[in-house]
Amino acid sequence: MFEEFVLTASTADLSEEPRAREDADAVEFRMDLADSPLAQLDAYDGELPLLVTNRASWEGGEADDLGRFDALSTALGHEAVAAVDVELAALRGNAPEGEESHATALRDTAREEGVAVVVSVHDFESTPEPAALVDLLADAADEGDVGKLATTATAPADALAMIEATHETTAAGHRVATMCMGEPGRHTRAVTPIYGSKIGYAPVDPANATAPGQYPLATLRELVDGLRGGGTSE
Ligand SMILES: O=C1C[C@@](O)(C(=O)O)C[C@@H](O)[C@@H]1O
Repeated sequence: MFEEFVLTASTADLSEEPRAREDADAVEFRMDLADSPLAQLDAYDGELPLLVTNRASWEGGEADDLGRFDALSTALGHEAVAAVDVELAALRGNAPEGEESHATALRDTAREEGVAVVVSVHDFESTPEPAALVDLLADAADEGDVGKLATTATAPADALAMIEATHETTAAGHRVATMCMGEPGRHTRAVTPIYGSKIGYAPVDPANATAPGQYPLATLRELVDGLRGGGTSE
């Protein structure tokens, strides 16, 4: 997974999966935002593979204790689960007590189960300089199968920095997924795949976006595919 671009439909409700099939390649299941996530997984009989995310509250999510790792670990046993998201700060020990050992154990289990590991970094305030973005992406990519970085763009230069960092890290052989949150960076969601970004996120229901600035799912599919080819002349 993630050798080619994967468009994930982000949701806290797996019963939305049939609506996502036409446009998405996978579903990101936001367990931290879901009611009874493990029961939903047990009942899941959809077609799309799942990327499971149980975002910690210290990284902008709603999972607020180490129990999130138990839930993720149980999730890894489900056949439909093809990938798991783990925060870089947890793997690198820059997170609350206990996170590092739980995160590395979860990564080991994922590897045993053949589940891909997406190592993520979020900045809900700003977009650092390109060199700092490159370092973060290289670190994240080194810790898993894909390094994912979502920062907040407050000006067009932030979007350019993310595009540049995507290009540079991809050219250096890292597998990355990148996007800017916020209005000035919205177009990066359509454009960074051209420079190598391997994962896109969009809500099935635009009313339930999981980050600021996301496009509706069908829109992002059309933009990504349209920009990558399918034109009428060479
Ligand atoms: O990390 C990401 C990326 C994201 O924050 C976005 O900006 O689209 C959306 C989240 O659901 C996902 O876990």
